[in-house]
Amino acid sequence: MISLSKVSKRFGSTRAVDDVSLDVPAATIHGVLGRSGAGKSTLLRVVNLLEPPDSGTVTVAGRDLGTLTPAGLRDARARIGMVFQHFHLLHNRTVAANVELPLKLHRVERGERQRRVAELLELVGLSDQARKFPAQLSGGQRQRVAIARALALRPDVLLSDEATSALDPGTTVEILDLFVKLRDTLGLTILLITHELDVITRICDSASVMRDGKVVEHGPVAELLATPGSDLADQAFRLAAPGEGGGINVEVTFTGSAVGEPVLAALVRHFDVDASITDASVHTVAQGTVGRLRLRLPQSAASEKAAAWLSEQGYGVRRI
Ligand SMILES: Nc1ncnc2c1ncn2[C@@H]1O[C@H](COP(=O)(O)OP(=O)(O)OP(=O)(O)O)[C@@H](O)[C@H]1O
Repeated sequence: MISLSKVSKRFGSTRAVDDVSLDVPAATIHGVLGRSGAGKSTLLRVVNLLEPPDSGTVTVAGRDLGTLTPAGLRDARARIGMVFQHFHLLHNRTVAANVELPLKLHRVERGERQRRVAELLELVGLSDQARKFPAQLSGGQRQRVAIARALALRPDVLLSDEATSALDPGTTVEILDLFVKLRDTLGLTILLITHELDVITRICDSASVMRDGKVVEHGPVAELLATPGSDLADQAFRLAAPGEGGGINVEVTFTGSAVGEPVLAALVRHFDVDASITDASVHTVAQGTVGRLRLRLPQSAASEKAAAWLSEQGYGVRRI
């Protein structure tokens, strides 16, 4: 649904987006994680051509945005909804009027506008707030209005620029759950940028990690978390360094049904090694459960064999 191929964008000597290729299938949520200045906002602005790339192609819903006429581009942009951290609502208009605005600008007939606004407010759970003004709403409600407005023209794609960064944790979860509902009920494709790892692990089907304009890794979230050495996994698990004490320190990553397996008992049984856990953590993401365990094994040939055996059993094993 969204496809970027070798996209670059510079500002002077800054490579804000550097040779990025990315595919987001229809009806999935893709999250781009990165620190401030990594290039996330520029990437998002490139996708709706608010910022034309210096090179590379951007395809949304089968249309190569770089080849469109100005009229074609306006039409394509209307099919891309966008929500922002600070909502960008018109404060002197009611909730209903804010949602109606894109429909008015696109000269949709009055009866149809009213039907559509009612439908959208119902979708985001704000039917009873239609006559209020943004100032009378909570942050989460304002973001719902902004989402309803972004969906007014029935876009294929929703772009979210840190939509939950200004919200408290409970409200963040409500908005993220709404994104999931939109993916599942409307088949909407959502590309979101965030600096919050929890946003990625809670709702994203796939993710990219950006650093200095580059995508340093990307893939299904559960797969990234299960990959030893993955940047996303290291951020998610944040396990303590093994510290002094000698021996062989290994990090074991396991997924799916392996999470519940008595791996330590198996090590003792097969190799007669005393393994001690130095740290461990389990993450439940949209696609399943991924766990990580740091073990200290005695310095011995049996321990070497035990580590190799774990690897053969399909666990991700890394020396640390
Ligand atoms: N219009 C611009 N003119 C000059 N430099 C820019 C412009 N927009 C972005 N940059 C630079 O490009 C780099 C990437 O910025 P960008 O805003 O895309 O990062 P970001 O990951 O979204 O950061 P943040 O989370 O702080 O918004 C930064 O070094 C930034 O200073």
